Amino acid sequence: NPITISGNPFAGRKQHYNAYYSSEVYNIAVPSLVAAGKASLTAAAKAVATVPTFVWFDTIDKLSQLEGHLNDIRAKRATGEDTLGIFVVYDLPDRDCAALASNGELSIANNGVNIYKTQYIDPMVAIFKRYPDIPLALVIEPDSVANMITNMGTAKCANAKTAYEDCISYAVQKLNLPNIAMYLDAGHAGWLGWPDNLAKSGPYYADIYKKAGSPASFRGLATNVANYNAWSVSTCPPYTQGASICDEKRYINAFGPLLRSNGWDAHFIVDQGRSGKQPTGQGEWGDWCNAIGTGFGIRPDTPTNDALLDAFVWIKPGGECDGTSDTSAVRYDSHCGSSSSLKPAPEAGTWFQAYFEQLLVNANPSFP
Ligand SMILES: O=[N+]([O-])c1ccc(O[C@@H]2O[C@H](CO)[C@@H](O[C@@H]3O[C@H](CO)[C@@H](O[C@@H]4O[C@H](CO)[C@@H](O)[C@H](O)[C@H]4O)[C@H](O)[C@H]3O)[C@H](O)[C@H]2O)cc1
Ligand SMILES: [Mg+2]
Repeated sequence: NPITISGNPFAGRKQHYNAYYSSEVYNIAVPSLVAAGKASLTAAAKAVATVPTFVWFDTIDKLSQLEGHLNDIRAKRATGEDTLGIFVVYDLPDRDCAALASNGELSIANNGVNIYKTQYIDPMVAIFKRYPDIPLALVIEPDSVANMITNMGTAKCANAKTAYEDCISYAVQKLNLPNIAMYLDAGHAGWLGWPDNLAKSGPYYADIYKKAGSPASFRGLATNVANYNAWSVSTCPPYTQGASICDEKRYINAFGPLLRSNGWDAHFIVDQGRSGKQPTGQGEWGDWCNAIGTGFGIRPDTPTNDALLDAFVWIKPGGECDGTSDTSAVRYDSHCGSSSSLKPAPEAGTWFQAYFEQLLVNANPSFP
């Protein structure tokens, strides 16, 4: 029977752990550990396989896998578990405009806005409409709006502004369905938490919400996606350069009231998939690519004890790469060659075994 989400979509529900990530762990990570003489870590690795992570639809082609995930969730719900589907919408034209590692398949110059709408969003909506019985939480376009706040000095981002705004508005209006809750990406404390950036972000994000007609499904913002910040620390890490907002709890508790005063009573979800070890091994706070000294963090489905925080989540699946370290690769970004980055690293999104092992041994809470 059809679901209508009201309030926190995570309340009383269990986030779905997906077969794709589980298979990466069981079929790549576990055999690799055994082959490397690290069989002692396989029990912990198998425990990671059933932690819920978001499924990223980073190409049009990936949509062919969506119904499979939805059927898995429907089967799980049939056992009586109130399971929530968790997905990422991630295919903007000129995607990742301030970097190279995660550049996507669509380009503005090549009819990308139209293709995004008609070949990516519309088919996705059609599929979701066939599953009105499944509650869904969607993260909308990691990094996109945050780049609009801080990177108008980067030509590719400045040139993408209209397209990003058009595509995101289209997405949040078309995905405004009774069983869906949406969280638009909002960078992290080290990105938009700086006073000047936050001052701009309040009105800018609230305007996106209002200009889209204040969609009922548009629940709020997702922060720290594919980043490493703590939820809450008592001592700010050295690389946070004296920032007063040095963790995600401070960030959302500064951002929430600002959004409300601009007309949006927004809530948040915060990625903790790679935040378990604090401070991290980052030399600079802006070193975002395959950061060393990180660990799996606060588990999804943990009570948040913060009225603004709907849930702790693992949005970036730990072990999937942020970007290649191969300097000859088309998508090579120098941030992935930094002293803060684990190397050698494969292409963004592909399995990075050494990184998975780093996260595993540094996990906090630890795995058995
Ligand atoms: O002392 N002060 O007063 C002061 C004031 C202002 C300062 O300036 C701020 O400095 C910050 C860095 O500290 C910058 O934040 C970085 O911005 C990058 C984009 O430009 C982000 O990169 C993205 O990261 C994503 C994953 O998170 C990747 O998926 C994606 O591919 C990748 O592109 C980094 O995370 C993020 O940490 C701010 O813009 C900048 O405004 C600095 C000091
Ligand atoms: Mg990325």
